[in-house]
Amino acid sequence: MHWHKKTTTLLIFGGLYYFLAKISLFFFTSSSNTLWLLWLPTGLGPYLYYRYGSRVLISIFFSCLFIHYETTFNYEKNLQLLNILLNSIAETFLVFLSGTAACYFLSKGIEKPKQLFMAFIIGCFLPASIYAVLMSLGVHLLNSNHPETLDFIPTAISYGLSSILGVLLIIPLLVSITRWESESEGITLSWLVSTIVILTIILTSFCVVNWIIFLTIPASIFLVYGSKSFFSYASVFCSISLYIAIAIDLHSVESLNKEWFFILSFSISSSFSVIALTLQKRILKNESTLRKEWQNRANHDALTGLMNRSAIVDCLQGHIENFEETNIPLSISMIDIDHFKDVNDNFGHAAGDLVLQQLSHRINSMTRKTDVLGRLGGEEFLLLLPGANSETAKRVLLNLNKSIGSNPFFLSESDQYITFSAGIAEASYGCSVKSLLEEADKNLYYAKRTGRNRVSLSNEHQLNDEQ
Ligand SMILES: Nc1nc2c(ncn2[C@@H]2O[C@H](COP(=O)(O)OP(=O)(O)OP(=O)(O)O)[C@@H](O)[C@H]2O)c(=O)[nH]1
Repeated sequence: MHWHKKTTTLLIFGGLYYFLAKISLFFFTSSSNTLWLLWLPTGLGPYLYYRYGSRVLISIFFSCLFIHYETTFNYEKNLQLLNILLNSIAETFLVFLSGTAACYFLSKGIEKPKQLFMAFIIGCFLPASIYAVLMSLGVHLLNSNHPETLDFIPTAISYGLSSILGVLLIIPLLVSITRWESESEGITLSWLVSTIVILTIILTSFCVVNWIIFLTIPASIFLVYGSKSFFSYASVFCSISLYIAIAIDLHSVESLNKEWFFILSFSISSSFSVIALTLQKRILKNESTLRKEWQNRANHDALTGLMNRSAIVDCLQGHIENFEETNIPLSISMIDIDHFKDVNDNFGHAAGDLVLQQLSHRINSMTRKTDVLGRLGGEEFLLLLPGANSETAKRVLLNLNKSIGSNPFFLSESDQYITFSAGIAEASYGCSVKSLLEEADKNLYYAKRTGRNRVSLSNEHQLNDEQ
């Protein structure tokens, strides 16, 4: 059953790819211009790879074999075989490279223009260039006995540009649609402007220089990333209607002349690109906000807003590494509220929470910006004091201890005096997070055992034990 399901999926992917390739080839052969909808399959392939993994490559490779077998039917057998293999490998390779890049960049999120640029170069430009060279080589070999056939360089450029267009248009569009979340925040406002700019580029390209059409892509990226408006919907609607009107007016594919074909094909392309980029941008923005929120929740204690145990321990690891590199002293202090259970028992759990919040606030406000406070759990805190040796750390802790013990905490029923005990440990060469925490804990235990409301250091405690 499982096996059947896999085979069916592979056949569906292969069929879909074959169908789109056939359509684009039909347009391709109807006109001498090589750029018509060739981007449809070159865009769909990487998307399928991104979504369904490497098994898609088999489907694509086999559908390419079929397509190229049909298109090279009249040629000499050896040449035909070489061409089929070259083209199929080129297409499958493009799918693999662009799809892998899509997996990488889309999972990381494309939030900055630099990341977008890297994604374009690695996921689009590079694979498209390799694809273009291999495909044009195939065409060149096939037609080597026919001097009137296409030149190598323009053919390669055409293939390259059409595959860039495919990867740029189809992947973001399909990814955006499949990850669509229903939220009705207004999209970019200057759609009107963007559509006008893009249509102007299209018309200029039609009347003056053909290749200028590709300015539509940077123009849409700039406009979509740089502006916000509600009227976008209206302008997208207008431009799509315009394209449809053009399409309906032109009765059949054969009767289309080259120029109209050109406008139609690229107008559709640029509409797709603008829509896709806008959707993509919106989704990426949401994802980035969510990611930051999750990260914050995972690293912080909800009650005090301090770093939680795992985050402060990670932070300590970083400080130990820094100490080993720079030899700048590092001390830590484990701080534990005295008789905290009594606060809870006498004034309630909510009052206990208030004490925890006020204490963290007070310690933070009395220590340096470079010191880091985290909550290890319960009524236990960890203070990192980079730049302080154990003597300095002791001075800091004694000051804290004095100030906290002599100023009451404001609870709803009455003001209460709270004290804490602390154990200090200083980093030494070769120490670890574990050994440092154990030492601070041992000293804290000693402070508790010897009367609470005090600060303890290793050497003192050894001294006292000896006495
Ligand atoms: N309000 C409140 N209480 C907490 C929280 N986490 C732990 N506690 C309480 O903290 C108390 C800790 O009690 P003990 O471990 O006996 O410590 P202690 O009473 O401070 O005694 P010593 O540390 O020996 O001075 C327990 O009553 C816990 O229920 C919290 O997030 N909020």
